[in-house]
Amino acid sequence: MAPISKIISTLFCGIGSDSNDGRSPSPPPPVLTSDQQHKAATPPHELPALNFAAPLTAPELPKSHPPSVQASDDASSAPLPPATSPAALSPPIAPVPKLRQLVVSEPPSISHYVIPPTPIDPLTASPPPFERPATPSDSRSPAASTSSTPRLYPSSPNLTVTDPRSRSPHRPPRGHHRRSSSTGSRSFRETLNAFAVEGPDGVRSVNHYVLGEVLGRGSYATVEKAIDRETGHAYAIKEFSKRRLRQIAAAEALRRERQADRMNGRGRGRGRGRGRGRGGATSASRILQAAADDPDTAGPDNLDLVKTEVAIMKKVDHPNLASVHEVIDVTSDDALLIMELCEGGPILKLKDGEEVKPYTEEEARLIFRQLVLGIAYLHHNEIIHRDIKPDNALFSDLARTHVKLVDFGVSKFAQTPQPSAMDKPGNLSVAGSPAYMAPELLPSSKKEDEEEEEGLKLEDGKVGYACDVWSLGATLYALVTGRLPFQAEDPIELFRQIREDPVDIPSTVSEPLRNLLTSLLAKSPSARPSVPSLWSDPWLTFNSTDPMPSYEENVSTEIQEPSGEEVDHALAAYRGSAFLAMSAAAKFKGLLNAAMVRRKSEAALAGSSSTDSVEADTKARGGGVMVDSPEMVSSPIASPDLRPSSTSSTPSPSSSRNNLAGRRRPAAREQTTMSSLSISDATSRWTLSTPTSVSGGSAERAKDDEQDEDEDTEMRSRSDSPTPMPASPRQQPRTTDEPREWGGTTAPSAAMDEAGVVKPDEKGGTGAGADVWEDPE
Ligand SMILES: Nc1ncnc2c1ncn2[C@@H]1O[C@H](COP(=O)(O)OP(=O)(O)OP(=O)(O)O)[C@@H](O)[C@H]1O
Repeated sequence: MAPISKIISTLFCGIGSDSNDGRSPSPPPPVLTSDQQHKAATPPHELPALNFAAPLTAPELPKSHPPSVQASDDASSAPLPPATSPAALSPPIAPVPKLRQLVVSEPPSISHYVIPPTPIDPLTASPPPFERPATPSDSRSPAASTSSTPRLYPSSPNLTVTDPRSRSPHRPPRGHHRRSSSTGSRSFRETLNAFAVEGPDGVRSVNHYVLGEVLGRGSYATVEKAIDRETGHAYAIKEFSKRRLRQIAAAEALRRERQADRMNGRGRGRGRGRGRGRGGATSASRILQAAADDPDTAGPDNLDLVKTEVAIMKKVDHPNLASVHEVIDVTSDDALLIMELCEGGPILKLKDGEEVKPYTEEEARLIFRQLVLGIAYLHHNEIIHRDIKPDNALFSDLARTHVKLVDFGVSKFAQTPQPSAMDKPGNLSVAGSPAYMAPELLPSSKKEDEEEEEGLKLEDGKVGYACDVWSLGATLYALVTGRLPFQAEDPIELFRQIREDPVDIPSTVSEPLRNLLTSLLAKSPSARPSVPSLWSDPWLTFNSTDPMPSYEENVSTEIQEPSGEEVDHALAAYRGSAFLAMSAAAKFKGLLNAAMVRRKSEAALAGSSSTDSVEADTKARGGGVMVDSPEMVSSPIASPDLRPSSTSSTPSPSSSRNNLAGRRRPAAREQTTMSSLSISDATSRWTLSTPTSVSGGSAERAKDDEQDEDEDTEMRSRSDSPTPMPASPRQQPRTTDEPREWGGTTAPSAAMDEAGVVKPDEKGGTGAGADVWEDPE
């Protein structure tokens, strides 16, 4: 696969073997910063040397950047490294796609407002994203403050605000400045139909994207490199497993139900063996399995995680946040997000219990500043990341200088939804990775008043910003020490340590950094600094000799909270197009077996031995297919396997009904049908050669979608059908040579226990983003 990827890349993209092997680049020798005290030491193990060109953060600065925020003289005189120039970093604008699939183009979703300057008091211009109880340091003005981590927003003489009347009462005033977008146009494409193929040479592609190496795996998604064969541009393609998301959503629903039961005094006295009996483990497993298998059983919010991620990513526009290029909804089971590629990989690869060579303080500072810039932008726009960790902070360039945050999977806009009455500390639905998780989010055996006394109690609606600050602190700690701030194999012990133990900062750490780490990792959220207040942090600014870029410029691109409709439509999951796609897939995957079976049933019912051709049956089902892609014509997938299938010999009652009713699809649809297979469908077509595997997955999903369109009610009750539907490929045991897997979370048993608790240690113990935890009983 790897050599073929290289050949493909060379052929289509003009990218040399070096670029294809993006994970092990040979970076140029580091150029050290101006200050001799901060000379970079040997770069850490496994990490190519950073290019420490002094103006590392300069690429984010627009040309018109005010002198007050320029880097030091030394730095500003140094030329920008070519790899980090804004032009080099901006993804090129994709050409108009060929009319090969249905494509809906949306206009840019980011609005830029130009507001007439209105001088205001800088101290009130941009209130902190969360209001903390007053502390002694708050009483000082920021200018006069000598605190190492000032508590107030930096003064901003140029700040202007919107007309307060136009503001939602729930949203604080914000500054509006034009900032040139590093990501260029924020327009993106939503592709309703798609096809995936795998050639005999093993090269897979989705639409015009040729897939390459796996870049990473998360809790519910796999990320692979993809080359646009039309433009040669490289992207990262994130394939979500909706099935996994449904499991997470169902587990969360169960957890909340149990919590409510406990609060109402129910659910106690069931005896030992939690979850036994009615509503217990057995039924929990059933519910989770059902949720995973059937999109309709898990309730209306079952895909909220991915939809929210997509909706947010479509809207953000910041040089330190990875942007979205295209969204493709391939099948009812998978969705694809085409993202900006971050070729340099994670800023630190650190597994639980491991220790790696740390960055020098100066290296860490240059990286951390960029995280702060990205998070400040999110917080300013009332978005909480909630899963900040080194795995989600990637170098976008091979020179490993420019950092971008990915994975907004657990981001939520700060004020929606409001935490429910049950969302008290320790009972919150916890998203993020345990090792980087703030103490107030973790389960505790302590009573509420004890927590209040310790400052660990959260105020409603003000949960997340300080949680991000903690995660930033844990990430910084990992960068400069090469290990996690708290480590334990047992998650409960890990939680205890995070909540109670003081963080152990090595004596080698400089005083300013120690101060910063101590404040970021303060147990009480109210004692942590706000992100904007970091603008004047001595360590981050190298004692003010290397100031942060202007805060106002950094947050100048205003984004609006995605509406419910935008979240709903984040993925173009239209039943109609799903039907069209699936009926095409049916043809190409030998699904005419089902038609043959139905024909027999029909004949039996009619008392005749019909010998109608398969094609006639296909037409009757409205399965006309136009193949206009050379790939599809030449692909083996376009040669249907018509062998009878053992599992398809049992007709679906509903599909028989459809056929008996003589339904036809509208002619227009027949004209526009495209072939559509998911990556895994295409792959399984070649790796699972048994008739069962050929007929099981998309066949049934195609039938499901057909039913969905016309008989949603019947669809929902199909699990009660006396004749069970054949299992989809995802339900069937995977063959050993099946190339795809889902981050170790394919089955509910792997992801969560019978009580519906998602296990913490799915990714080496530290990465379980978006997982749901249950407080210990
Ligand atoms: N744009 C990108 N470019 C390069 N690699 C990426 C990109 N996005 C993600 N990755 C890699 O893929 C991995 C998994 O991606 P991601 O974190 O988005 O998945 P996830 O399922 O949301 O993970 P999590 O479990 O943290 O929620 C990342 O840790 C990273 O190494």
